[in-house]
Amino acid sequence: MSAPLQQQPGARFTRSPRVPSLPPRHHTYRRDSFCFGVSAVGAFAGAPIVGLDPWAGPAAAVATFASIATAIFGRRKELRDALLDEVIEDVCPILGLPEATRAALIVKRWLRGWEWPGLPEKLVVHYDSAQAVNDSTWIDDIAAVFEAHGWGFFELDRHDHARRRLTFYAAEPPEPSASDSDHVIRAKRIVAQLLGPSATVSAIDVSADTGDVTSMEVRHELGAKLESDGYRTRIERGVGATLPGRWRAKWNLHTDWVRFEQRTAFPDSVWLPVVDVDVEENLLATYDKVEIPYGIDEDGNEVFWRPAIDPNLMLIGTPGTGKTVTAHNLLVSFARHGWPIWVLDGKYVEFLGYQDWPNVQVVATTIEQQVAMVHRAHELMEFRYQSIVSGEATEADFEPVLVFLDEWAEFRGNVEAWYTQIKSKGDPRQPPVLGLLASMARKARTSRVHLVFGTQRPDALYFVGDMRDNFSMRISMGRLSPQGALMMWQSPAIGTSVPRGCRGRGTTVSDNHKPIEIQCYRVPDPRKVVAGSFEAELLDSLRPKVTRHPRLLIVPPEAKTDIDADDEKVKVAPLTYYDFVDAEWVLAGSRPDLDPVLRRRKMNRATGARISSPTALLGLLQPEASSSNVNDEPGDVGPCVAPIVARVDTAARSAEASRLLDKLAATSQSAGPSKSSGRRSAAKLTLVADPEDDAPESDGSDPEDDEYGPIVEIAACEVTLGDLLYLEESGDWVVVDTDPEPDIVEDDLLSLTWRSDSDEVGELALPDSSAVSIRRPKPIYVGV
Ligand SMILES: Nc1ncnc2c1ncn2[C@@H]1O[C@H](COP(=O)(O)OP(=O)(O)OP(=O)(O)O)[C@@H](O)[C@H]1O
Repeated sequence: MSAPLQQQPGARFTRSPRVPSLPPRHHTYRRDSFCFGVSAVGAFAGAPIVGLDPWAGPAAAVATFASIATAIFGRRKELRDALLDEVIEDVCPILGLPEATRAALIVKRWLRGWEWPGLPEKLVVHYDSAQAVNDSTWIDDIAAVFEAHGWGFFELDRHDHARRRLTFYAAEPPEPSASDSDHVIRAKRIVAQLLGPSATVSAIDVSADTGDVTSMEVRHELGAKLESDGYRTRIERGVGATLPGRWRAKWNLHTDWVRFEQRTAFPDSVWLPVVDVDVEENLLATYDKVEIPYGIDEDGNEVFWRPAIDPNLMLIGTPGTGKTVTAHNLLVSFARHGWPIWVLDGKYVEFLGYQDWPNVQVVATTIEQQVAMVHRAHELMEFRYQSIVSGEATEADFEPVLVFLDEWAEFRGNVEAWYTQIKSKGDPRQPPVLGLLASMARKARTSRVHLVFGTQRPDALYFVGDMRDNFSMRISMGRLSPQGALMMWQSPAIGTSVPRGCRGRGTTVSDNHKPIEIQCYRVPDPRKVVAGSFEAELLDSLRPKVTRHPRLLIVPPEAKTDIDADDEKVKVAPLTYYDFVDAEWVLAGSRPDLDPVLRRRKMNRATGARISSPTALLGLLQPEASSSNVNDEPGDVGPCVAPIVARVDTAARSAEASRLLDKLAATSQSAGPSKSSGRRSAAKLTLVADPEDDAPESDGSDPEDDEYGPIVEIAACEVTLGDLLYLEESGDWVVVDTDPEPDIVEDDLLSLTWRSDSDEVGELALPDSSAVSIRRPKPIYVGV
């Protein structure tokens, strides 16, 4: 049972001052009985004294007074009862009673005084149904009825939940404290409406300039109601909708305490800060302490990755969300700490700018190199494991290595297609490299070979077995679908409302492993900066002063003579998967002919244009003749820039085509009718085939490309968290960011809370059956 409510001056019912005696205008005074009293007194006053029984006068007076008093008290009771009945009629609906009953409200005590017919001092309200309790403003509403009928201000003294009884006492209305400005009074009233009359504002801050409330701390008694994320969000939105500024709430559910404060907007872009790092740093000595900042939270606090604690990082993000920039920012910071870095660049061009960055040893940009790199990284792990087992080394001897496996899903697709061409008889069905991921993730901590695993979408494949635990450090860039969020954050609500218009915005885990929204640091791409620009200067400051680890190249294996060939002619044996795995690694300086960095340095715009021309594609490039512009210098592109001759590999093409077809088939299968139960499956999804004038406009994104399905019209009660909702008023598409629930003020309405692409938030309350236009997140494509 909950404790009796304390009196909370200033945070309960804000009422107008007590009105003294107030005979309601519709009360009728029965003049006859009142007049009888007056005439009786008059008769006694005028009675002759002589000739009467000496006791007759006093006796008559007593009788007269008695009858007058009876008449007056009787009349007063009548008036009080009539007024009480009127009050009861107004209170019963609030208590959820279908009919007015006198048992609902009893006046326990009347105030002594001269008011006619008198004012109640203590009132007891009985309620039958628990339904009333669900309404957070019901006590407030009851007190408002008392006041409206002229009984003045009442405070709740006791709420006996077991006996379903409320005891009210007449009280002086809380005087606003001298410091309470109109802003403060209003804020307190809103808090009482949203968190109930028992809520107390225990601290409040106002802006010295505008007088607006900027934060307030509130104690409340909402208890279990607040377990629902949606309920808390609705209160937060209620405060945000009624007070100026953008608000957020920080709840402490254990102490029934909440702090509302104005939100600071996330900056659009935060460049990676240049932090001094000791270039002499001993990697072995500092390993445990290395923490890599990669962004800031809403309060401007930096978020860090500590690889000694969380060995691997998973980085998820669809195109354009800022995944590559975030990967670059991690690379730059680790390079400053002197860690050797290996990169598998699944898209081939994302890390080219960092190919000659100090401490980046290798950027694998072909399938062959990538396969070789992953096998080598795995081999290094195994080698280190074995050296521990054989007693030759311990974990403390291992210099940490950072391995980027970027765009893994892309790599998977490419490697599968490639494997079909080089697979020999007896080779496994699947490319062996794909089986190494889980084992690498598992061995990272001991071997100190740490992974940054990047891919576009969370996929069930990456969360099976102990993969989930081995990637406890995670960042999801941009907005996730509810299914994706379930995989990433075990909640369909986390990361699903990140504004699409905010590049570099994502979700990560805080130090205590709670998901939080962040703005990731930004770094320029060295390949794209213009000399002399701010970005170029920033890169100069971020570039490590010392290169500790030399650049490496993976030498393409050479074709071998087929010694088994019985033909007289010498035959060339086809290269096998393991020829590529065993490719030789050399220092970049020893093979300038293979060095893409040198090749790029020799490029200029003229050579670039020539080499990427259709003529070059067709293998028809003639160095002298190809230049149509007399001013074009053919340029000495050296031996590294042999003209590209297009290799039209039909086998590869058809393998790629069938891969794409398979993918398409799988997508359309998984996009079939949803098997999910509950409200979503019940929704009748009707395609808006014939858009009318008031039909919603597209949200501007390419419907083929973005993560949402077509526009459909459904009843508001069928909307689910994660849906894109069309707001008719503003013409915006916004994402529904909590499960729809009854509105906390008007519970016959459904409340939909939302967040927009430009990071505005709001709430829409509407009847369950109202038609709304939505777009559902597309089903996740599993297993790419
Ligand atoms: N942290 C950031 N702050 C501000 N802007 C950013 C940030 N990260 C990325 N951007 C902007 O977004 C653009 C796209 O970023 P990025 O290339 O990293 O996306 P992506 O998710 O890797 O997409 P893709 O896979 O197509 O490359 C960048 O060119 C930059 O303009």
